[in-house]
Amino acid sequence: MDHTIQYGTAAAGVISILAVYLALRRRSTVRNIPGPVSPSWLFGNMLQLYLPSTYGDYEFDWQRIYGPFYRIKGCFGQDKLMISDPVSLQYILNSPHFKFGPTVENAIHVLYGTDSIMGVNEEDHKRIRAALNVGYTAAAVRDYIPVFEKAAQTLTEQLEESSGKSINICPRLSLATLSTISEVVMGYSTTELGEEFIKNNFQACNLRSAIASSQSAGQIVADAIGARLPGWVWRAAIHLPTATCKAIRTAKRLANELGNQVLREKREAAEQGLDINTDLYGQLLDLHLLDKTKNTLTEAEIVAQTAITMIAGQDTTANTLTFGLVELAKSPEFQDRLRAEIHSTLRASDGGSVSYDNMPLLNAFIKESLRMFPAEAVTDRVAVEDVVIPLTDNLITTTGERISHIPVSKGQIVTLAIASYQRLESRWGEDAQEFKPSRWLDGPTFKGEAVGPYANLLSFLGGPRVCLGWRFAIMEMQVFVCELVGKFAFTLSEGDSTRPRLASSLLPTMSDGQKGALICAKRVM
Ligand code: HEM
Repeated sequence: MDHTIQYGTAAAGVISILAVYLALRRRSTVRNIPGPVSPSWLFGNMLQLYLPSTYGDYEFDWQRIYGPFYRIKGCFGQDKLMISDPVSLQYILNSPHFKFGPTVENAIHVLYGTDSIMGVNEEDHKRIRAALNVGYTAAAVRDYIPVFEKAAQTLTEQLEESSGKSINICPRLSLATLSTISEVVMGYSTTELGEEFIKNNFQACNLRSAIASSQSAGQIVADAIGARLPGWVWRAAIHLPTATCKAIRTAKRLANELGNQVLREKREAAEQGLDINTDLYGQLLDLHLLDKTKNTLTEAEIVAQTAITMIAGQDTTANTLTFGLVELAKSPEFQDRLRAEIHSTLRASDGGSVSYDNMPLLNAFIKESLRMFPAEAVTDRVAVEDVVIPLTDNLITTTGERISHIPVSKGQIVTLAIASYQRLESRWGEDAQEFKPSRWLDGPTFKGEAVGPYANLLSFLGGPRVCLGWRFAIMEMQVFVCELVGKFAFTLSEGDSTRPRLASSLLPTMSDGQKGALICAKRVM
């Protein structure tokens, strides 16, 4: 992997950064929070957090030992807080006193653009989000069911061709999820997107990990240094003649060209008196043409959402489904019960609309897949001023003090440990580490504070910047699982196993370390 962005900028900042870290350390208000020993000043606990052979090898043990709020060391002795306490997470996600951590923010700006929904400031964010939301309400998403069904049937045809042999399910699911977003947002099929765009978008889903994801010891240090460099250095570095920078420039150019082309075609169609309200971009443009007030998005603002829209829902959904299907392949008994539920629901619907929300096993399976394999397993936020974080239970500091709130200084990095939260035994029970869909069927699933938009999970995070497409993702997964598990029996591929690995998002990886999951699908009806 090409890490030249970070290496190229490292030398310029290293001395001042070390000075900042040392100053931060002296001021740190969190030094007395217990946490694991740091094996090295240079890397702190970062190699253990980011580079274990299976995601969570150290992190989940730390949580068992230190609870849902502990201190770890970043590079150069920096204090970081690992937080899986639901009360603290809920507070941080909803507080104006926290914003994206510097590495996350730089990656968003570089990859999606400063005018994208994730890149804009709070005020613009509210307005852009409200406008885009028309495409992501419960009612809008129900209208997409035929699009999801068509994509699921294409998947069925591909699986049939494999005739029960081992295949990598991941890229197939990824193409299917891209096709649905493209169809409902822009009215474009994958053929209209074109091979170059599709190839690039696959790559773009992985680019965030190429920019900021701590994939090697060198990149971990480079990320720590890059986090201290001003945004303009990152924006300037993108023009470097390296493979990663070139791929980012191409991805942005293609997204921009696509957005502009779609809007041009829709404007022309509107001028001819045709109805353009057939997809999200058409609706947004129609509103703008009818009423150019500040509440509608300008054409440039619509175009600026293209990169994030095409990337945000592709691999997140495809990887969750991949992990889920692998777990299903490990559990033939649950798989049979789920298939029986699917068959009886489809029979009852008799070719009419299927009530996906009334399928207990299907929804338990989706919730458990989201719980165990959250796409954004860890993500950083930074305090923009001095602030006090509340806790569920009191914490005893290394000096023996019992505290119910943690004061943190402006600039403190906090790591939202979403995967840890979703395995917290105090919340999910002693079997929290097991993939067990039945937990969603046997009475109350969790204890304590309600969080997140769906099933008390934080896979979609929460607060004002909660995933815009969460209803879309759930509906799409419901339709895909019904189609695939209804028609195929899934078994594990012999000689290969799938492991979760962190690369900005949680990726399924095969024995050779590459992204993907080998699985066998045999037609059953
Ligand atoms: C299982 C599937 C998905 C997961 C786990 C997921 C997860 C997330 C997470 C964690 C965020 C917050 C990122 C952050 O603040 O750091 C997010 C934001 C976002 N997601 Fe999703 N997502 C999924 C599917 C989708 C889909 C299908 C779409 C669109 C069709 C989508 C569109 C977005 C957008 C536009 C944002 C930015 C929202 C904002 O900043 O206001 N996501 N997603």
